[in-house]
Amino acid sequence: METVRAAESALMARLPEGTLMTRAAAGLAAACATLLASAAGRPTRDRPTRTARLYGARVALLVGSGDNGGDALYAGARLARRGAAVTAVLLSPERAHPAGLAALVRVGGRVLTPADTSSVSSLLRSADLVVDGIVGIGGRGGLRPDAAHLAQRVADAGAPVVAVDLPSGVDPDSGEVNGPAVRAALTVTFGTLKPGLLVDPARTHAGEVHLVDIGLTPQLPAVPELAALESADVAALLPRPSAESDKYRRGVVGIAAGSARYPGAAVLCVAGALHGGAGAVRYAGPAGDHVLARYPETLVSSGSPHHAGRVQSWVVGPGLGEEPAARELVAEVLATEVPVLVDADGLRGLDPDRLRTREAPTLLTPHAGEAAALLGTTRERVESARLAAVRELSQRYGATVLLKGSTTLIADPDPRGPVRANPTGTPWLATAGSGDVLSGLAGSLLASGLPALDAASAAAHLHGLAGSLAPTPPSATTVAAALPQAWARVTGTGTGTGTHGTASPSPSAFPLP
Ligand SMILES: NC(=O)C1=CN([C@@H]2O[C@H](COP(=O)(O)OP(=O)(O)OC[C@H]3O[C@@H](n4cnc5c(N)ncnc54)[C@H](OP(=O)(O)O)[C@@H]3O)[C@@H](O)[C@H]2O)[C@@H](O)CC1
Ligand SMILES: [K+]
Repeated sequence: METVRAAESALMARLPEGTLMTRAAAGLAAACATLLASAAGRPTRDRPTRTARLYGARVALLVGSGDNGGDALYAGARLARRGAAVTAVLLSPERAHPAGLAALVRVGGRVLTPADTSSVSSLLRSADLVVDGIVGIGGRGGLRPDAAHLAQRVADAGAPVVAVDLPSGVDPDSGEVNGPAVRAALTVTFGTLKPGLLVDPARTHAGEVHLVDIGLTPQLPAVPELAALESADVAALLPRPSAESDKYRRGVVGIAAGSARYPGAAVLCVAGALHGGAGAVRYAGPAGDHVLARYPETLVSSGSPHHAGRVQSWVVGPGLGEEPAARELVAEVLATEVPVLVDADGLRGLDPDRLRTREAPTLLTPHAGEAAALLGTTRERVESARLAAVRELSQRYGATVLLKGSTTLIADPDPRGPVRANPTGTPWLATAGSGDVLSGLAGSLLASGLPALDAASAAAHLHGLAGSLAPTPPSATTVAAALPQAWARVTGTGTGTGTHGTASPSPSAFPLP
């Protein structure tokens, strides 16, 4: 959060004192009012307009001793001025933001401390809304015991929570959650999205994310640490054939996947590849009959990739099995001079030194378990520190890495560039064979000439969208079948149905410090 703090300081130096907090609190109060109004449901005779729900609404503020608590107090004062019954629970009464507290008390806000056990309990039980201002970007480590206890009482009470800037207890920089943390329905964040709002496990604590512009953007660095592509960015990357295109100019992707035991992986990988915009898909391996039966447009050969004919990229790994021959096949593909995507069984025992000598791009697409094996660590460690894991992998292997999972992250070996977080996706995508579709799709985009980072990002975006567009519950086959609809959604050439399965924020501000 050093970059956020530097940007805030630079901006604060040019503005009257308190301006940024005023902007933050105004945005926070407006978001709380909207949430209360929407929770009120349809207007009734007794309650003729939606905004009427704010009047008389019971709002509890959880207030820590930093500026995060200050934001909550000022926002609470605004809500109280509009008729809400606002009560602040001060974790450290003597250190609560003095001006914010005075503002709340001036408009009739009440004040409690956690020691007022029964009053706090009945407050939380009856609250229409809880505002979490315990800690924001100043938080380190898991919540301290008194804060953790309060967070637990809120969870037990079940009222909807709006988190101020970040859900208290999540790490702003890494998205790690060490110990108890607040779970919010909505997080109102200021100036810029923090990595903790896009990366799991923290992301699931944030709920919906709403970004309030406090004028910070000009002060932020041009190259953020974490970025996410929006549909318009992806649309600009996707290949579009020109009048002169033939299949070779559009790119040919080779698939070395599947085995006698796992022919389905070959079929699914080809399915993904056929929807990635390459001009043709070659398949080399023992599952050719299965592939042809399903996709007769595939160019099939049964020998080694070497004899399969010219390709502009290879995908190797899905369904190869654990036989030693699989390793040899991976080595053969890596010896080519075209971009290579390595997935699934192909990732076993990869040699980082070998990968680093490749001149053409290499893209690795592990899930957390495979990433753990590549890093010599545990799956739990990868899942709890996904951002660090994806960076470490790409550095160590000298490859672009797409780390699949609840939040798919993509890192390039160049440490100066941002890691990309995929904003689409749905937990339903954790289904057998879905990764094979993704690797075929990304390989196809590589063949059409996209750099590995862009091919991986665009593939993850389309794949996530297809997962949301496919009928629920999706299977790998229906995800592949929904890819044209996802493509149409992204390029604006059609209207897909279904919802965008993303917790991404509504405004299009995706650069993160
Ligand atoms: N700067 C700006 O321009 C703007 C900033 N804005 C807002 O300010 C926020 C940052 O405010 P901040 O710097 O005061 O830090 P903050 O997040 O309140 O935390 C510090 C407090 O938390 C405590 N604490 C620490 N760890 C803890 C833990 N694990 N568990 C429990 N407590 C813990 C720590 O205690 P201490 O170590 O001092 O005892 C200290 O009291 C930012 O997120 C945004 O909301 C907006 O108004 C827009 C303009
Ligand atoms: K907070």
